[in-house]
Amino acid sequence: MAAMNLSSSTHTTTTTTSSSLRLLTASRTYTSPNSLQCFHSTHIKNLSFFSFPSSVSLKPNHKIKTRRPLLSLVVSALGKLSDTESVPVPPESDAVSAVFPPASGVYAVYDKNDDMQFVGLSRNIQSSILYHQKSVPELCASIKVGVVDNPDRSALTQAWKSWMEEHIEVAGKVPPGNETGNTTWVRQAPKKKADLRITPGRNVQLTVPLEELIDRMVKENKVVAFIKGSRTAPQCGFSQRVVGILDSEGVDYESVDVLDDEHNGGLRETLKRYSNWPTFPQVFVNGELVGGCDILSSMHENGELSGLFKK
Ligand SMILES: N[C@@H](CCC(=O)N[C@@H](CS)C(=O)NCC(=O)O)C(=O)O
Ligand code: FES
Repeated sequence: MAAMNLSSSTHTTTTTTSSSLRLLTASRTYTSPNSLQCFHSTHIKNLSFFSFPSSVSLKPNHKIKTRRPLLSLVVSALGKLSDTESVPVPPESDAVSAVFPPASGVYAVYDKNDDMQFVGLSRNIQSSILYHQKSVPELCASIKVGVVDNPDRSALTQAWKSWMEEHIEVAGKVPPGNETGNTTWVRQAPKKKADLRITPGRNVQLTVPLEELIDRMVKENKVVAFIKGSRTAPQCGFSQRVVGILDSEGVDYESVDVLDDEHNGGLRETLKRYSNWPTFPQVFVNGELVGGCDILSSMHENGELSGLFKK
């Protein structure tokens, strides 16, 4: 317990289910950018004394259903940690995808000595496990999975807390990967590229029609996301969600800010005509419009998006 500094007076104690464990909330780890303008700017409170996996991201207020049936072997609904069977992690990533579901829930990772290393929560357990298997294969011998149906953030957090509390009751300490400051299990944020601009500035006259520039842009770049705001500071929850998805997929993509009238004047309306799609974000892959936030979210959750990026 030494690494868990529980004495901070600036935080509020919300759970005291065990004398040895106090889970505290603070709006420190996951907060949406202050610049968000719409109702979609969810302000999320968090457990501050443990490392959450970075795969948990902000999400607009709609439920996405997976389109494909789950073919995976591990589909156990959330139960007690001690009642959940651990499943060996296959060495090949294809086998991992076949075994673990692209579902939401919690997972506990054990090393080859059966010592718990990390408890994570994820909107896509399969993608999180693939990431851990790639980054720390030596620590991922087996995994317990608890699927949370219709998860909202509080259901996921509650599930994570229940497994964490159960583990601490028995072990008397948090798993090493969840100790404050341990970044082994957290996805490193990739360095953000600059957004693409159609012109160097308002004072430069275009010599070719905007449609043609859009056409070139989406055909010359494999993945282009037209968003509201920049990729580092999206100005709308829908765009923020899509940036989060593309980042978590680890795909190399270009972004264009349709609200940037200085460099992209006229883009917002011209693009709607070009793509015949009335809203933003708009994501193009290999020159074709794939969709906006709803479609990207759904394809991310059912695993289709990673397949598309490989093409
Ligand atoms: N359901 C849409 C949500 C996106 C949306 O409704 N966008 C609106 C508000 S940000 C929009 O772009 N409206 C047109 C505009 O602002 O020009 C999606 O899946 O992408
Ligand atoms: S919902 Fe208002 S800018 Fe996106």
